Order: sequence, then C-alpha cells, then structure tokens
Amino acid sequence: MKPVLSTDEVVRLEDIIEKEGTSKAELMELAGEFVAQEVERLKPRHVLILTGFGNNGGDGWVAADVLSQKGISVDVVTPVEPDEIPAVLARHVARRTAARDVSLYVGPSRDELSALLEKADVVVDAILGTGFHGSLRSPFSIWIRTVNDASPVVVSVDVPSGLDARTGHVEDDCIRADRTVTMLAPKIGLYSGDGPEYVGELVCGELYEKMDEVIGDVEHAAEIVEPADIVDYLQHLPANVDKYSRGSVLVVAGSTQYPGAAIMAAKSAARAGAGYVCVAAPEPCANIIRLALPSIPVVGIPYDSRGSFGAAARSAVCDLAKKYSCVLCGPGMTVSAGGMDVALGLLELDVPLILDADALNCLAKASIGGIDQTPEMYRREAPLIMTPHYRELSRLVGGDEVSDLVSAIDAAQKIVWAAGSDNLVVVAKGPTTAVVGVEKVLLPMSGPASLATAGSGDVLAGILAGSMALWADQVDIWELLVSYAVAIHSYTGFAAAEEYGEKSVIATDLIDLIGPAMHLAGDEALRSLGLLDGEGA
Ligand SMILES: NC(=O)C1=CN([C@@H]2O[C@H](COP(=O)(O)OP(=O)(O)OC[C@H]3O[C@@H](n4cnc5c(N)ncnc54)[C@H](O)[C@@H]3O)[C@@H](O)[C@H]2O)[C@@H](O)CC1
Ligand SMILES: Nc1ncnc2c1ncn2[C@@H]1O[C@H](COP(=O)(O)OP(=O)(O)O)[C@@H](O)[C@H]1O
Ligand SMILES: [K+]
Repeated sequence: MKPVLSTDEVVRLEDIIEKEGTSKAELMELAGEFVAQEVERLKPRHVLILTGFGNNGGDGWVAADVLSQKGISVDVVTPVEPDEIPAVLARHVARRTAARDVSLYVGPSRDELSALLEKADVVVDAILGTGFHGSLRSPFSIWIRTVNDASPVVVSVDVPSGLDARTGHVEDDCIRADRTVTMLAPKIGLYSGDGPEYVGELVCGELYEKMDEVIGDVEHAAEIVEPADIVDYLQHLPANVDKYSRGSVLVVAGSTQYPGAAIMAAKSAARAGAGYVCVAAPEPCANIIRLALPSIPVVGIPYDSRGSFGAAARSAVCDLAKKYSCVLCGPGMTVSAGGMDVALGLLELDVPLILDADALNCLAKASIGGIDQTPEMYRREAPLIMTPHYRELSRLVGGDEVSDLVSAIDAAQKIVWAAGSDNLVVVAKGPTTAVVGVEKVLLPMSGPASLATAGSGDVLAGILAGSMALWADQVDIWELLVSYAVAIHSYTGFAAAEEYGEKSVIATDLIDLIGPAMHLAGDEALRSLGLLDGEGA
C-alpha cells in the first residue's frame, strides 16, 4: 500500500527529512531532476516551463536547468525577474538557471504566451503547488486559461496549478494535466473533489532514498490499495468445499416499491462467491424476486400497508439471520418503522453485518444529531460494514456537509472513532471511495463514472456480502477485504463500459461481469508481482 498525505504532513515529512540530513534545497534539486526525467521520457525538442512565486516554481527552474543542459530547447515563463522571486530557495535556483542557455519571458502578455505554447512540445506547469489556496489571482488565472485553451501536453509539478491540494477543490480554473509528477508522496487533494478530473496520470517521485525509514513517522491521510495487496482474495476455490462451507448470505432487502434492489444485491452476492444466498423480503414482493432469481430462495417477511417490512418483521428476520455467515440489510427496503426495527435487531445479533442504503437511512432517523452521538446503537463484537454514499453519510453524522473524499473521510472517522472497534468499517462511496476503519483509511482502485448509475450501490453491497461470506474466516484486516470488494466493483465498471459504452452502462450489466472482473483483478495483481507478462488471460 502507498501512503497519501495531507499537505500539513508533507511539511512535517520535509522537516523530518531535513533533520536526517537532506536539506530542502537538496530536495528541490531532486524534485527538479525528477521532473526533468519525466519530461525527457516524452522526447521533446522544445519545452515551455511556467513558474510561479513559490517553491513549486523552484522545482520548475531546476527542471529547466537540467533539460537545457541536455540540449533541449527551454523557454521559462516567470511572473517577475528571478531576483524578485520571494521564495528564497526558488530565487536561488532561478538566478542560477537564468544564467544558463534558457530563454526567459517575464510577465508575458496572453498573446506572447499563446505564441510560446504553440512552439512547445511539452509544457511544464510549475506555477502553484501545495502553497496555493483561495481564488486564483492574476496573472496565473490568465496563464491557466491560456494553457488549457491551447491544450498542449502538460506535465504538472506536484499538483495541477489551481487545485487546492488540501481538499481537491478547484474554485476558478485549474491546469488540466496529462501527467502530474507529485513529490515525496501523493497529496490527498489529488484524489478528492475535482482532483481526479485534472491530475491525469499520477507519478510520484519519492526523492529521498530512505523514505521507508521516515514515512511511518508522519500520519497517513489514507493508503492506496494496489492490486498485489488484495491478491489473497483472488485465489481459486479449494476443491473440497460445499455450498455451505463457501459461505452463506442472507439479503434482507426489497419492498413493493423497490424489489429490483433486492434482486441485484442477491445475485451479486452469489456471483461474488457465496455458496448459498437467501433473500428475506416483504411478502408482497417475494414472488417477483423468486421469478427473477430461480437459483435463490426467498422468504416472505411480515409487511406493512406500503409493502415494506412491518412490525413483526424484526423477529422473523433475526431468527433467520442467525444461520448465515453474513447478513446484508438495506437495499430497496425503504425507511419504515418496521425496517428501522429490523436494522436495530440485526445490530444486536452476533453475525457479520453489512448495512447499506435504507438500513443506514433508518439508523440516521433513529438517532438525534448523528449516530456518532449514540455509538452504543452500533457498537458490537461481530463485524459491521456500513456502505453509505456521500448523502447517506451526511445524514448519518447529523447533516454535516459531505461533498468530497476529504469531508467523507472526516465524517466516516467520526462514526468509527465514536465506536472505537476494529471490526467496524465505513465505506464512504463516491467517485473515489474511502474504506475507513478505526486505524486505517484505504483507497481501493476507483471505477469509471459509468458506475454512477442507479442500483450500482446494490451491486457493490452484494459483492461485499458474497466476499465476506467466502472469506470471513481468513480476514485479519476488514478494511482490506472490503477494499477487494470495492476494487472488483470498479473492475465491473471498466468491463461494462468497454462492452456497452461509457454512458450506457446500467447496474444489471455489472452483475454478470463480476467473474470477469475477478479475472482482470487477478491478472493485474500477478502482473504487478512480475508473475504475468503482457495482456494476461
Ligand atoms: N519545501 C520543500 O522541501 C519542497 C517543496 N517542494 C515544492 O514546493 C511547493 C510548495 O512551495 P510553496 O510553499 O512555496 O508554495 P507554492 O509554490 O505552491 O505557492 C506559493 C505561492 O503561490 C502564490 N499563491 C498562493 N495562493 C495564490 C492564489 N490564490 N493566487 C495566486 N497565487 C497564489 C503565493 O505567491 C505563494 O508565494 C510544493 O508544491 C513542491 O512543488 C518540492 O521542491 C520538494 C521539496
Ligand atoms: N463518478 C464516479 N466514478 C466512479 N465511481 C462512482 C462515481 N459515482 C459513483 N460511483 C460509485 O458507484 C456506486 C454508487 O452507489 P450508490 O450511490 O449507493 O448507488 P445506488 O444507491 O443507486 O445503488 C458507488 O460504489 C460509488 O463509489
Ligand atoms: K503545479
């Protein structure tokens, strides 16, 4: 797993590295050399480097120096003369570079900048880095718009200029990078909010050779889960299993209004590997589910006048639930008094539980000011996984704004920290999904925007339930198993987008692609471990 840091922790890391004997000036040299190396890969003849007032610009000046010494023609654009650059380290390298064989352009007009962009094969964006916050000021607002209008090949240094590296927020404009070369460790803003839209391909220059020795001394905002990290869950089934030893899932879901959610979740759980899946649904919708899923038994449960779980549902569901390796509760069940009772009843049982969709909305409704105010409601010994999307998560914590990865992690941490249990994981679902446990925040691979389609969350909940049932007795770290399920869901999104087209994917397409998605994940894991060449199976 690869750490992702907040900008504050990056500053702490730089201080620690300095104490270990590598100064910030040396780090800037290493950063500039790394940028130059990444630019050289693109084999440019003519490079344009845009620099700002701070140390991000310093990295750009060093890269200009290195590239020009390799015989590449380099133009450098700066807002002020090198001597007037306020950041000390950047001023030093700017003065040095200005004395070399580079062409300097101080405060060019928009037309001059357009002309420079026209002759460049590669543009290096070293305008603003982690020091940027707030609204873009001139001249950078104009520069950024001019670069984006020209749409050249852009390599951004550390972060695309205009992106707030703390939050991933873009207020005005932001450089649209083809590649972002980030320094020391990726910043959380690269994954949050608008970040993924602007970053392009992300490359990290660790710069410091003893990074392994110091990275543990700073707090990690999150960790990226790589294919090799989930390889344990991609093994073949052992030959001597039966349908029960493969793990069983009870899907407590559906209503007359939304029978489809129960169908998608149950089928996904079976496709994800559970040997036995059963649905407990309000009686009036049980037959629709039976017809759609001939391989899956459906138990009709007492219901209310709207066809949702009724007053007697709790005991019927809880009696059944005790027999299963794992219970998934929520998809399509609506928010009803009976549903609330079912969710609270399941929390009291000693069975691994996934609460999704309306089960979470029921919990939110049962609490005042957020469930984190009453952790005894969901604190339990057996594993509990909650899978809210941002809006559900906001309701769970009493209405705090949850609008991007950073705010979603904050909200999810409130929930898990209030309970303080190792067995509790909140999956904060969004364009980038965070798997938040009491000690770790993991970022499994994201899927394509095709996954933003109604019912896609039901499929994820099913994949998670099937995976939990299959692997329940082999889990050391719940966050990792959950990350596996999220990654498989992402791969179904890519496979479906390939087959049906990015915009045409619907949630039911994802279900039959769970098996192929596991193959894709397996190939990717083996390739990253050097055990598979080329395209794989
Ligand atoms: N300090 C270190 O040890 C290292 C720093 N590095 C680089 O240094 C960068 C951070 O440098 P700085 O802290 O100097 O910050 P930046 O270079 O990111 O930007 C700070 C400057 O941007 C301008 N600015 C801020 N907000 C603005 C706004 N809203 N509109 C227009 N201009 C605005 C200000 O003039 C400020 O001086 C990193 O992103 C990275 O590229 C790397 O060289 C690695 C080592
Ligand atoms: N823009 C996006 N890019 C990638 N994945 C996304 C995007 N938007 C949503 N997703 C994923 O799609 C799923 C949607 O889940 P959810 O909102 O619960 O759907 P539903 O309630 O309709 O079943 C989540 O797994 C989420 O991470
Ligand atoms: K930048």
